[in-house]
Parts: sequence; C-alpha cells; structure tokens
Amino acid sequence: MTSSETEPTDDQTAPTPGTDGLADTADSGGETTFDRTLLEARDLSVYYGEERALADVDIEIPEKQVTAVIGPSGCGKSTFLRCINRMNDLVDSARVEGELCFDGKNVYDDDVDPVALRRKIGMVFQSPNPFPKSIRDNVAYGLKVQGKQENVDEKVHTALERAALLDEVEDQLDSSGLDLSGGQQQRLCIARAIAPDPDVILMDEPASALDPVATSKIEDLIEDLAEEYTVVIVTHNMQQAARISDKTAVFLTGGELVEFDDTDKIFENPEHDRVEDYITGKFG
Ligand SMILES: Nc1ncnc2c1ncn2[C@@H]1O[C@H](COP(=O)(O)OP(=O)(O)OP(=O)(O)O)[C@@H](O)[C@H]1O
Repeated sequence: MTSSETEPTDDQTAPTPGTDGLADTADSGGETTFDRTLLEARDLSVYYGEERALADVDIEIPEKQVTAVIGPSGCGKSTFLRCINRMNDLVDSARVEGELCFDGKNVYDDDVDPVALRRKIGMVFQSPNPFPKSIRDNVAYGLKVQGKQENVDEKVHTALERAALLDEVEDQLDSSGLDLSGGQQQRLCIARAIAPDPDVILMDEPASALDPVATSKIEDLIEDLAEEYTVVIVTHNMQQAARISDKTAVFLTGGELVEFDDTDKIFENPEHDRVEDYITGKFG
C-alpha cells in the first residue's frame, strides 16, 4: 500500500449526515481526489454463530477504482462484500465487530438506515436475477421504490446505456427481462443497480455463470463503470482480477486479509509467500 492511499484527505473528513445517517458523497464539492478512500474496514470481524468468517480486517478501498477480492473457497470474500452494504443483517446468525466506514461514517452506527445504505451501495449477484417484469420496469424498479417518478424513461435509458445494453434492447423495452440472454440479463441487473445512482457497486462473481463472450463484455463494462463508480468485485478467476482491477485484496483461510495492494504488485511481486503460493496455484 502506498502512503497516498493511507493518508486521509480533506475530502474525507466530516461528511454532513443526512436523515438516513449517511452523507451525500460522490460528488460533494464537485471534485474527486485521486485515490481518495471511500470504504474503510477497521478491525472488522464477522461471526456466524461461533464460527469466525472474517478476522480483524483492515482495508482502505479507493474511490472510483476496481478493487478485486480473491482467495480460496470459504475464506470470507462474500462475507466481506456483504458487510459493506449490511446484507449480512439478513443472516440471523451473523454478528459484526469493528467498523466498516463509508465515506468516514460507520455503516453499523445506530442512525444508519440499511435500506438507504443499499441505495448508495448497490449489489450485483453471481446469477443474473432479473425480475419477471419488462426490461423498462426492471431498471425503473429502484427508482419507483424510492418514489422517484420524474424522468423515469430518461433515467432508464441512461442506466441501460451505462450498462452497455441500450443498443441491444432499445426497441424492446416492454419485453420481459427474462427473455434476454444470460449476459444481457446480467447487464440488465447492472443497469438496475446503477439506475438509483449509487456510489458503490458490489459484484459477487458477476460473470461466473456466463460464457466467455458475455464474460468479456461484463469485464469491459466493469472497467468503464469505474470511471463513475467505486467497484468491489469478488472473483474466483485470478486472470479476471488481473485484467480488470486496480487493487487486489487477497483473503486466505480463516478470513484473514493477507495482502492488499496494486493489482500488478500482487500478481507480479507479492509480499507474502502464502499469497504467492495461492496466486501460482500451489494451494487453494
Ligand atoms: N449464512 C451463513 N451461515 C453460516 N455460515 C456461513 C454463512 N455464510 C458463510 N458462512 C461461512 O463463513 C465462511 C466464509 O464464507 P463466504 O461465503 O464468505 O466465503 P467465500 O470466500 O465467499 O467462499 P466461496 O468462494 O466458496 O463463495 C465459510 O466457512 C462459510 O461456511
């Protein structure tokens, strides 16, 4: 980790809380500071009952970059991702210790509304899961839930365009989202996630159910999305992490974050032997 990533900037201090306990973040002040930390875990541990799935994780995730989370099966990647927008709240046995800060605010503070948090931190899952509704209604869903009824068509178009799907579906917005191919369905889910204009998009193995062509489109899209959003992606595919991410976090058994650095450094010259063994396929 370089010092530029660890030192707080002026932009990081004292966000002004709104009624949902969260600050208005992404464009506050109209400037983006290079490598500004947007998400930070401090001593973050997660337990399912007695079992510890994440162990004292400290990490600073920069804004408007792609951060890949890799590691062997069961090392806590999805658990970490789900901490960021409090999806673990939905698991009865899950207990979180430590802090997960979004723009300096601990998302586990009592005054944070998890539903509002999930509007700012959207999520895309492993299997495409469009609703059995029209393409238009899928994308408009989050806007309607928020009661944002103005310019819905325009926002739907913009989200589909950002998700690199508009050209393929422009003439069939009233057809069912379920009639699209798997890759198109996943881009529809990405459009649905970005329509409410979040700051962060979490992706849990978004291409693992797709063929190579559809995967390649999703990878290109993820790189483009990082111009506007902070993307955190869990992937089993190390080549994919190497191709599309700026930073890589390597979790190993026991939910330990062993190394976090520039992706090139992780793949070319990792600090830890255990990381090198994992990257080179000696275990995991
Ligand atoms: N809902 C749950 N209830 C109980 N234990 C869970 C739950 N979800 C995950 N775990 C356990 O927590 C640990 C971490 O799981 P997690 O799914 O975060 O790992 P992962 O690295 O994402 O795994 P994979 O790569 O296989 O998806 C595992 O031991 C898993 O069995």
